[in-house]
Amino acid sequence: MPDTSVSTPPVPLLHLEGLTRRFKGRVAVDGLTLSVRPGEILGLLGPNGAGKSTTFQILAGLLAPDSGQVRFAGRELSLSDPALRRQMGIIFQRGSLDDLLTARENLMLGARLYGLTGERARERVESMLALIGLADRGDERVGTWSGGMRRRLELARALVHQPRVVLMDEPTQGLDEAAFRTFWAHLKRLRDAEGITVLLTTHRADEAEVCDRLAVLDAGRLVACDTPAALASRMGGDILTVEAADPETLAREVREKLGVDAKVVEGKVQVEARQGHALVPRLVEAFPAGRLSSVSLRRPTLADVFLQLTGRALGADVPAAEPAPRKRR
Ligand SMILES: Nc1ncnc2c1ncn2[C@@H]1O[C@H](COP(=O)(O)OP(=O)(O)OP(=O)(O)O)[C@@H](O)[C@H]1O
Repeated sequence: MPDTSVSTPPVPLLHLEGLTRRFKGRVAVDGLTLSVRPGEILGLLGPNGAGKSTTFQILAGLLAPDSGQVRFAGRELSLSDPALRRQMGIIFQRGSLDDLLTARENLMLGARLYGLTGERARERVESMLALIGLADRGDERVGTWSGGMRRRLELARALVHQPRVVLMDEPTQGLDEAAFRTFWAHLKRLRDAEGITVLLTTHRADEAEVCDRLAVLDAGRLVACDTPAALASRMGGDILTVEAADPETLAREVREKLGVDAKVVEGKVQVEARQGHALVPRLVEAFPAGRLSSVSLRRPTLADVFLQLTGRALGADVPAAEPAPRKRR
């Protein structure tokens, strides 16, 4: 018999459909439709004001949308559905550990809040401490801990009750490079060990690079959703960056003399070029010695992709959204 089976895509664990939220008539989240697949780490990427935290708060049950809905494993997620909420772990942007408690006590408190008791709670606390590499520090009060250790403990606490999905709002904000790398190594290890699905918000390009997929938000709207590699491949080639005392004038002259699209980004002249290495000698020859302070060539990052998609730098704030048009009476 011929094989008539058809492969169906996995049912999304979380599905947002037309989510919209306004504040005093201004749109913060604008018709957001998005699916999170089981087992993936999906990043909501956008600058300050893009609508990431508003989306997070709706998912965390802290805010009701004006319209649209969220489905969790096929069921509509309401603000007051404790059974579904128990399947979620949440890490807020501002840490919520108790400084006066030890690491072990913080985890036990998290376990108890979700109804775990006795040996089961103790087992989960110990296994979480081991998974974040802090088993030997469990009896220390966390008030004196570094930001990186605290974030790892928050991660363990969000997972102690064995949720299926973990929501994280800017989980590595303020962490230095080393603490950021350690946090992510533990996150990926926990994801594999616990089989969780992760939805996080970020405005860090380095964090975006390590997500499985990215939903790029700008002014409350979804502008792209794909893997970091697929998004980066949308860029034409290399990024050539030129520093000079007069970037605006230089950008105009580069356009005129070399016929390439040069623009000023954060005070530097930037050119996207397929054959960046061939452009460097042309550029250096076209301008007299001393005019260019530095010339560098690199592969595009997700910050460049964001700029191309939105015309805005990832580090810039999104201007307050336009007020929603008034309805005709
Ligand atoms: N409680 C509120 N009242 C009024 N406006 C709000 C409120 N919360 C968010 N906004 C507005 O909604 C828009 C989206 O904000 P949101 O915090 O969701 O963005 P974000 O991408 O998370 O940025 P950030 O990283 O700064 O938190 C912004 O214009 C913001 O000023």
